[in-house]
Amino acid sequence: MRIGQGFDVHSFSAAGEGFTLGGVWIPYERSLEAHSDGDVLLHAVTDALLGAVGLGDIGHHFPDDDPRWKGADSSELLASTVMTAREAGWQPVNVDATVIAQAPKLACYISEMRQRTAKTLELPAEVVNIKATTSERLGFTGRGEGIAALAVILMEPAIKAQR
Ligand SMILES: Nc1ccn([C@@H]2O[C@H](COP(=O)(O)O)[C@@H](O)[C@H]2O)c(=O)n1
Ligand SMILES: C[C@@]1(CO)OP(=O)(O)OP(=O)(O)OC[C@H]1O
Repeated sequence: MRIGQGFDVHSFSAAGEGFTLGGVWIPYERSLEAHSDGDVLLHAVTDALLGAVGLGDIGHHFPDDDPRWKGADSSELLASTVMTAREAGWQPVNVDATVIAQAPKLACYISEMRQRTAKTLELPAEVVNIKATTSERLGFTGRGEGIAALAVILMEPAIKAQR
């Protein structure tokens, strides 16, 4: 078995209509600044996966100065990373992740985020846990300047495809 952890932060823009989190569109008065779609949760999960397999980080595989990833769908980046991990001989077992955001309230989106993220990881939703917390108004997340996400993933040897 292998374990990996990931962490990511994206800052809020001054104005906007919302942002994507765990593959789900969250309507809000601000957007997240990023080269890709800015899905901070999926970036943390992608980094956890790469860390478990010993393959560096998301910026190494999808550089933020590469026009191919401008506005990229982070679900596709994660799906591609799952494939890379399988080729390296590893597949996900379970994920636990935490989103740190003072606002908006995320509770009503968690179930859909869980299902979408699990589908991308080719896992049942039951083994993909997603939590949200504020930082009690402390620090950059507490001031509403951005969102942070943490993820931990367990990996097992990949089952070889039957011929
Ligand atoms: N952006 C957020 C933050 C938190 N929640 C939910 O509220 C609960 C209490 O948050 P605390 O920071 O006071 O511990 C938390 O457990 C989440 O269920 C949320 O929905 N959206
Ligand atoms: C996803 C990538 C690539 O588009 O860019 P961002 O969306 O800026 O995200 P970040 O977590 O800062 O870095 C990883 C990237 O290289």
